[in-house]
Amino acid sequence: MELEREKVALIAVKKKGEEVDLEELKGLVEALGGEVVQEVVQRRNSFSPSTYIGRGKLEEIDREKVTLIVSYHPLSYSQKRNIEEITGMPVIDRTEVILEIFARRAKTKEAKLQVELARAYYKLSHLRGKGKELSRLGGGVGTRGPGETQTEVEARALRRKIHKLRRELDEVLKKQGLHRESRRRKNFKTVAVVGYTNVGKSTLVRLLTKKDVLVKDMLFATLDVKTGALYLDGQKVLISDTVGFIKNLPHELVASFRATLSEVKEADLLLIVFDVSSGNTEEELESVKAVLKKLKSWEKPKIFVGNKVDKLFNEPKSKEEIYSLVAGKIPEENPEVVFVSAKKRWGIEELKRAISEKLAS
Ligand SMILES: Nc1nc2c(ncn2[C@@H]2O[C@H](COP(=O)(O)OP(=O)(O)OP(=O)(O)O)[C@@H](O)[C@H]2O)c(=O)[nH]1
Ligand SMILES: [Mg+2]
Repeated sequence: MELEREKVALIAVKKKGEEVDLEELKGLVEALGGEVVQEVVQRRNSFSPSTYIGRGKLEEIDREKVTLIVSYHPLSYSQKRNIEEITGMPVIDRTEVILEIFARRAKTKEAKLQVELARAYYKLSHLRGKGKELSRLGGGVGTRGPGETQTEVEARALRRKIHKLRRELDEVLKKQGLHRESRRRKNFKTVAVVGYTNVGKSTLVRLLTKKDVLVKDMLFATLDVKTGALYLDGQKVLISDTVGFIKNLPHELVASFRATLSEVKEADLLLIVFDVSSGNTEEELESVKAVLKKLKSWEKPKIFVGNKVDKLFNEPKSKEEIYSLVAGKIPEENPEVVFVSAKKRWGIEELKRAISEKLAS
């Protein structure tokens, strides 16, 4: 899927009491080189089963300018087909955008397999929708739809592919599992660095461990878990960099990255990094909490790390001064917070001290 030079219209349904974060979706589209030229949001109680947003709203899409439609929520096979029919334009959903970003970023064997697996899951779920629709067209109960056999064949091929990918992935992961196992036997404490995408997790890991991890100003620069060593009072501690989280991470991705994220599940301590200069701190931390809950890891010992302090202040400030800016945005009662600038190396000694104390307790 090429998004370069595409002029994109974002479409979204805003249900009562639900948030729609078009800024994030815009960032995702731009990460693939697309340009957002129109946003069409409709308030409704529910999605239209046939066209997601109402037909009238679809007519508002500027046919002169727009070349591709991207929807905020996942679309079914028939919603997609209907939207394309009405607008005469191709449509993809947010999940496909994210899968594409992951596909482009994947460099290692492990990451590639995980992305391929996620894509296969996605295709399979859409094929089911297609099969249902075609068999409905086929008419009466018990008769075979005209397209059913065709989609059945495709589905079988996909299931075989999924099976094969899983086996390959297992092989790759088994090797890493052995590493993890030997680490545990050596009794090293492990710390996982987690957080929203692009908050500076890798920068921090690089600073703490001197390990050469990729740092880049883009969404999902990191797709693989990388682990480095940090020495605290002569004790070796292992620190893992992880893939960034976003809101409603597609379940296909969560499923296929589960093994990668097992590093998080097995950690003794979590560093939850957030960007103090983001206007969206509260929401971003809520998304991180949601993913951690899915991984059953929210209850772990954790330290919140407010990074990029240098973007707000020209010099290091006291904790109290910075804290007032983020107070109430952290989704926990009495959070332990350390403020740092990974770029300017502010607060790093304090962070090390906090890690050391937390691991000891
Ligand atoms: N101003 C400033 N920029 C920072 C700081 N820490 C990281 N950055 C920048 O933020 C961008 C993202 O940094 P990364 O370390 O790649 O972020 P990440 O959380 O690992 O991102 P993903 O792996 O993509 O989820 C890079 O351009 C960094 O140089 C900081 O303390 N201050
Ligand atoms: Mg990273």
